[in-house]
Amino acid sequence: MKLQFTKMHGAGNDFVMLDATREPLHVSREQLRQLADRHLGVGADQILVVEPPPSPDVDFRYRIFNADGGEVEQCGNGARCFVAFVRRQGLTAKRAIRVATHAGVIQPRLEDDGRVTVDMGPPRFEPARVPFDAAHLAPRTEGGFELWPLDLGSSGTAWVSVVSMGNPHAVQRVDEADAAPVAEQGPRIEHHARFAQRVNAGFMQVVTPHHIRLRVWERGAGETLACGTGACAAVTAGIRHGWLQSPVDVDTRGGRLTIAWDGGASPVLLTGPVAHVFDGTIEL
Ligand SMILES: N[C@H](CCC[C@H](N)C(=O)O)C(=O)O
Repeated sequence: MKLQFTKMHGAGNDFVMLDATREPLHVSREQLRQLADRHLGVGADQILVVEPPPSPDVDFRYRIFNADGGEVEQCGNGARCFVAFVRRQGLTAKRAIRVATHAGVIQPRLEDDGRVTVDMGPPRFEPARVPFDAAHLAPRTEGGFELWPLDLGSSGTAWVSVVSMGNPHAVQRVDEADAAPVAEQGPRIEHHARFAQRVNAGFMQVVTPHHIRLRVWERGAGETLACGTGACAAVTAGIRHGWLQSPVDVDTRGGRLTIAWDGGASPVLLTGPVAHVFDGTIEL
């Protein structure tokens, strides 16, 4: 099958964008993995498939697949690249676009400075169910909210906040992001028995109440240069624990994201850059 694609990235989190608005695409899980493979295919953290609107109240639907071929609920950096992609494809001239995802409808908006702001909806904090390694340790409380212990065997214990942005995140505070044990603890957290659907693992260094450095070991992709939903999860957890105040600049290895959140059930706003890299065709 000959497949046209567009390569994009949002702060270094890179994507293969596929346009399935004119005709349906049938790509197997193995073909998705090949597309994402950095040696045998195009190479990407995720693949985004843009489809026609499923209902009149939205403009499009998009589906997200991790590099391992698994379909997931949400992708913050992908949502920004989606806006640039559909405009570049001539599929819309709108700047604010309503798009249906597995996590619900989100509304990304192209800003005057070329960045894109995405209303990611409200965070959901999961009161960790016991037994959540509670057999070993009691939870800690920071700012009135609990951090829960994840027993990682020889990699020690990670004290995490569990946050959903539609997709699951386990976020821990570290002293130095650059020195964080991402490669060692990331996969152990991703596959921890506590998370039936696996989880994204965030490592957040608080620089000031309005500035963090963040690294994320992503479910189904490994460490990425940036993670949009991971930035939302880290900032909302940090605000809740009293470590951060909105808005917060999030420095990732791939660039800067900015998160704003007024607390409670208010939406999380994610703003950041998008970049078009190249268009291509691949034989699968
Ligand atoms: N790895 C994530 C999906 C991609 C999220 C990330 N790339 C973002 O920008 O939010 C998951 O399995 O939930």
